[in-house]
Amino acid sequence: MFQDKILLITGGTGSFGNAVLDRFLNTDVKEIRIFSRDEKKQDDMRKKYRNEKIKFYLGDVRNKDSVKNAMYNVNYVFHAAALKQVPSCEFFPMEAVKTNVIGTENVLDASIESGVQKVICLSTDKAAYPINAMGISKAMMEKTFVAKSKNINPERTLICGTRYGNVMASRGSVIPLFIEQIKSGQDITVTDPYMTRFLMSLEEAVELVIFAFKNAETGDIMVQKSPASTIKDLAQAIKELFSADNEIKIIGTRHGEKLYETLLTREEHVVAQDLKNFYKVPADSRDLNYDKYFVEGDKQLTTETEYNSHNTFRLNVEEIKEKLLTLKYVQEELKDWRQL
Ligand SMILES: O=c1ccn([C@@H]2O[C@H](COP(=O)(O)OP(=O)(O)O[C@H]3O[C@H](CO)[C@H](O)[C@H](O)[C@H]3O)[C@@H](O)[C@H]2O)c(=O)[nH]1
Repeated sequence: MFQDKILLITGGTGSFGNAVLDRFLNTDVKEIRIFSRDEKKQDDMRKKYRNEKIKFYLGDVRNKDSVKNAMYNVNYVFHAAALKQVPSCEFFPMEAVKTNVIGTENVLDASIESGVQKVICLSTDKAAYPINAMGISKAMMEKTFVAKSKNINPERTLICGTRYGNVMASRGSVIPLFIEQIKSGQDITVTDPYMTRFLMSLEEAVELVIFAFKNAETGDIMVQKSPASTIKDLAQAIKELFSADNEIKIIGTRHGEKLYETLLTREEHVVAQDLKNFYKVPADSRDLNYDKYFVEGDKQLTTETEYNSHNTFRLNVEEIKEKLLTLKYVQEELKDWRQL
């Protein structure tokens, strides 16, 4: 797939960047460029991998020149650079606009100018019916790449995206938090026991990106069908795995948080193609001829439902335990815990 090709990963020092790197490094890829702001993380990665195929580029997606600088001879771009923390984006929404929206436009423009063949932009379920600044900025990112894809020749540069839910055990997320609370003998803080989230491993997120790489047409947003669980069952599963007897304390919903997440809006569900394990949301092909909007309404829209973490396949406690046990992070934490 990547024989003699050059890949660029924006935000390449993050957990997704590392997972993509691990996946592609042992292929016949020619070069993988890691583009990010953080020289310390780049240095750590350089030492960890010690691999000639990896090249590091310092820069910020907010600065188009720095992006352009990394694009020379690149074939494919995986655009993962983003501000993704809900609270920080809530306090500094314009920072989210600068990185997630303007930064994306810079990456796209630099890719188009440099003749990159494919750009895959990574989005999140929080962009569907968004309620917080992070989700709103990611929704605008999606609008930006879909609109841009309509105005360029896909034979030259194909632009598509993926949307996925919470990545299990990612830095600062609830699974490491619950494990930490168990280990330090604290109460397990559950916001709303009946809140649901999609459960997706990092490997599954990489699968989705590869699926998009192979199958997406320009302007498509690809979504992977994923199971979900309630937070109550997630907490219970972690408790059981660690044979813990910590109390569960209900703390209430946090600022900017939804009861459930949406991977496909109702409006997208109507036009989405069902590809077994995935959905493909094609770009709206209408132009600015607004007459069509009023003359030809959409009857199906009144019956279709959205695809969300409340109505997807729901894992029970045993199934969550099984899924948790596939994660390297959980395996290592369990090993440590049993040795104590
Ligand atoms: O102490 C806690 C913390 C979280 N939760 C619940 O656990 C679920 C997952 O929470 P996470 O914090 O792991 O994930 P979020 O859905 O809130 O989103 C997180 O992941 C996003 C990326 O997908 C962004 O990084 C975001 O800032 C970050 O909060 C939510 O239902 C939340 O209410 C608890 O029950 N107790």
